[in-house]
Amino acid sequence: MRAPDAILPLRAEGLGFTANGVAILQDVTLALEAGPPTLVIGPNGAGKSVLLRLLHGLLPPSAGRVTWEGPARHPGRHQAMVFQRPVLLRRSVLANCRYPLALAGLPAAEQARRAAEALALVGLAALADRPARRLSGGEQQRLALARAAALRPEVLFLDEPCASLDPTATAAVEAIIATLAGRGCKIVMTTHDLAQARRLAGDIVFLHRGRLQAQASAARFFDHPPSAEAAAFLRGALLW
Ligand SMILES: Nc1ncnc2c1ncn2[C@@H]1O[C@H](COP(=O)(O)OP(=O)(O)OP(=O)(O)O)[C@@H](O)[C@H]1O
Repeated sequence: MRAPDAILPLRAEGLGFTANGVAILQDVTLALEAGPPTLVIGPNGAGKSVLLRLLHGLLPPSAGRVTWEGPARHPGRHQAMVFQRPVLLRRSVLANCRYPLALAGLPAAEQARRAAEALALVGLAALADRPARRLSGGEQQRLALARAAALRPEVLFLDEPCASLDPTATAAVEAIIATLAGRGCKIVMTTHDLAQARRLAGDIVFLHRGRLQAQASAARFFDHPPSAEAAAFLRGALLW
């Protein structure tokens, strides 16, 4: 059943972003529904990160708009974002996880409960007292996921969360993403890794040169690429 304060579906209408006179993203219209992860793919520079930042509200659009469903006057409280290189505080793992919960005004006992649960989810409970910045790259990314998951967002934006991770760390992060998705968190994620997109995606948003080329179910996108550009991209023949 839909939660009364749910914010999905999220809609982008005619969304555009221009910087220094250069159109980076143009006329993107799409809807993101509750359900399995949406993977945003496309060549380097296609505008994937910019799209995520616009949807999350980190960048103001130059054209068009992003709208959320429901009565939520503060959609920001229902969504979180994790970046390719997580920015961690010079504090313990646990303190990093609790920080956004404190900012959100949760009582101390609830902060402790949620942080412990999130660290257990990502396999970092035993490292709770370690300085966060001494963790390995894979551990830091898992902590960033725990910190976001502890907020229990309805939507979690992930911008290349595995870009600098080895296959083992990548598998660990993918397992966490699958668990969160299974719990009803809507994942919206960019990746350069097509095999990863096949493993995780319910649907695909394909961008090329700042334009939305296709939004399709993953099965349809990979089995019947909806455009010549999509087919070329899947063959590794679309360079930019
Ligand atoms: N805030 C900004 N101001 C100006 N230009 C920007 C800004 N953010 C991104 N760009 C430019 O917009 C283009 C698209 O960037 P974006 O990072 O969204 O691409 P991407 O598809 O995520 O690429 P990659 O796969 O290489 O990460 C790039 O040319 C980038 O340099």
